[in-house]
Amino acid sequence: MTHVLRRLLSVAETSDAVVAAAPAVAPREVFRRFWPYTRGGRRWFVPVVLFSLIGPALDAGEIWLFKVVVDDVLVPRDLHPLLWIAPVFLGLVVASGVLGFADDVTSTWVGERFLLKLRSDVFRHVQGLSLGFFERRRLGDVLSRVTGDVDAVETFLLSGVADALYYLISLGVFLGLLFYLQWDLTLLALVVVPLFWGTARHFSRLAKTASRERRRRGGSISAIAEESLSNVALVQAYNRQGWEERRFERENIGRFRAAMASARIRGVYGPIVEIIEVSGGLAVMGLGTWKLAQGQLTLGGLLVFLALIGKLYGPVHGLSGLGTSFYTASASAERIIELLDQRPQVAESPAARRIGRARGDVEFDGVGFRYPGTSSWALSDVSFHVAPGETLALVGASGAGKSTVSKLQLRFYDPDRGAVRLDGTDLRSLRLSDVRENVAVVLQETLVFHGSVRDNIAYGLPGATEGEIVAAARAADAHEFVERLPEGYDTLVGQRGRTLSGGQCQRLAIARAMIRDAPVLLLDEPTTGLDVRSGRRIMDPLRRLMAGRTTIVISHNLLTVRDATRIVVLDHGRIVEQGTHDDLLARDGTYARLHRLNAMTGPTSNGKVLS
Ligand SMILES: Nc1ncnc2c1ncn2[C@@H]1O[C@H](COP(=O)(O)OP(=O)(O)OP(=O)(O)O)[C@@H](O)[C@H]1O
Repeated sequence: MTHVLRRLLSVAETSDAVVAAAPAVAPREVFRRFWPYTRGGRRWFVPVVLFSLIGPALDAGEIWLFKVVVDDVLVPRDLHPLLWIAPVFLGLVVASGVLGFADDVTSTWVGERFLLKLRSDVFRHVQGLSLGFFERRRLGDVLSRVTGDVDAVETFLLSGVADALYYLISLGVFLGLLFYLQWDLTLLALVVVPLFWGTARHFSRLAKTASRERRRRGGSISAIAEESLSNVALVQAYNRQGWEERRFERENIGRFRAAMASARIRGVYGPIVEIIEVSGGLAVMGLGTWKLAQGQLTLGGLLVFLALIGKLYGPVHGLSGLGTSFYTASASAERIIELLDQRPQVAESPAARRIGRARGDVEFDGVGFRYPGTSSWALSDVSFHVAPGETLALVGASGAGKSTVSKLQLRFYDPDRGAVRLDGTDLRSLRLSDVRENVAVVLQETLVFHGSVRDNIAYGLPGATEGEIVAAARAADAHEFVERLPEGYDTLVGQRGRTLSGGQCQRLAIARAMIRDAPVLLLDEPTTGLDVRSGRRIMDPLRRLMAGRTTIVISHNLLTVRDATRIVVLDHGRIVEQGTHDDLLARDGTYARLHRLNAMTGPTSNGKVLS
């Protein structure tokens, strides 16, 4: 029997979930962390408490009237008292209804206000985390925390506490009345309470384990759905649907098992509690009937007593069950706390300076950098200087560290050794927003988001005028094709620019960088993925964009590189050559070799020979 019960209540916590479980946090700590979010809504706690006080009193009044009906109307078969009982009873029911409405609206308002703040805060926090966090974490899981787990915190802190309060007050009121009516019967009824508590404690613990597993599996499901659906073209092209489905299925089954474990725990808990409840009720009924026979109790008195006992077990039941929902909610709270405890790897120093618009003097001074959690150096001892208006080209094989340079320039990461400077000041002593305001980027992976063409261009300069947007589009050679789109600048482009060609997306990205008008420009493989004609087509707008700006261009395309003031050749994170195109050709080293290869492959490959 015990063996069966144990199996029934077991929760399979497995280690194969895609997402790891968040560290456990004590309930007191959960309260401490989230209590500040109730600020601004705390004065509304007063009416909520008041409603909790009045509610049980009205309930008790209704029950008392029932006793009067039995003893003064039914037993003597006299209709007269009903003339005053009926309106009072109706009045009580109406008052209960109004109170229920007010209680519902107020507590929802308090709870939703709390959630409003917490959700925005969690989102703000996540947005402020460094790129490193997103490169390590599964986006789907983060999304499921921001959208799903946040709600559970409200249960933990507000609805849970409000319910607990309501139950406690109800207990007080009903117990008071019961003792007043029959103290000995009440004591008998209370004998079962410790049994209630013991059972509830045991089941709460089991429920928490099941909920933790369920939330974790939920996060894994979102992670897999996000990863596979956002790469649906890749999945379908490689016929990997089956594999993705199996991955999804595994997590789905994990969640199903956890949900079933929860259901079993609830299912066993319910009847056990009922058995305890009924035993108490029967014992009271036995003694009560004996007292009725002895004339120590009226029939109305006994009926009211039994009704009150029913009402008493409700809050006891609720209070003990609350432990279960508390623990369920705390499993979600742990996942939010883990998210909130993440610190951005690049933090702004309190003494960070404003610089306004920089001249655009960029310097890497003995920079060494390792990605967090890795042991090899992505960059070591990298030094170069780009004066305002100059162009520096970074070339090198794939994985040489070129994109890492641009990540450090944007201060997505801080170097482990040396310094990156803008206008002679270490980026670490500048305001983060200023550093990024002074840089415009055109990346390898074109960042076009779901919205109109106009919104996509204006993203570079919030509040840009129509004239500025069109001017930027013209300079980026985008105006013409935008005009031809069905709704011109109002045309919606799909997420990641799915409805535009690669070259068109890239020209929008150039327009966006153009409108930003920043002194420093980062071009990371701007012609990658484009065919020869499209690649050539964006060279003119790119040149216009680069004019007068300090530019760091990362490119496999030696056509882009040729005009650079200086070319830096990277290999395994180190600078192996540095100079102008002619210098490097004359030196007949790595660059010259790459150049020869580039010339050999000709225009068909768009000059991409370095990867
Ligand atoms: N987020 C990351 N975490 C750990 N290692 C990384 C990360 N990003 C890049 N690396 C490693 O750092 C090194 C340099 O990468 P980087 O992206 O800068 O190369 P790259 O020259 O831009 O390559 P490509 O031309 O292919 O874009 C590589 O060995 C790469 O594996």
